[in-house]
Amino acid sequence: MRAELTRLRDSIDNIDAAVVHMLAERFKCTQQVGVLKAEHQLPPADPAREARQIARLRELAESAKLDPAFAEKLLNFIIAEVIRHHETIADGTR
Ligand SMILES: C=C(O[C@@H]1C=C(C(=O)O)C=C[C@H]1O)C(=O)O
Repeated sequence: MRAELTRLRDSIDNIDAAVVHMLAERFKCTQQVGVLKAEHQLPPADPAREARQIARLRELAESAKLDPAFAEKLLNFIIAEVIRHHETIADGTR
């Protein structure tokens, strides 16, 4: 039982590391989008784009057997942080 638990926890640790690295890459991209938006006086949030992303992610979640409501909550949580960053970038360029 111990060996099995250790094996599973090792995999969980690897997956958590991958999630952190992927999120870091995503935030690098969204920071650049924030700079572009600030330069062109575009609003920090784009609700139409968000609606498309959420619909897409819910479909992906369903086919991956992940709860779509959880996937939506997670994406909304991440997007809220991105919008906060974009507001900070815009404030700095005004
Ligand atoms: C990154 C953008 O800015 C915001 C953040 C988004 C995201 O984190 O995916 C999506 C839409 C916008 O509300 C964007 O407009 O593409």
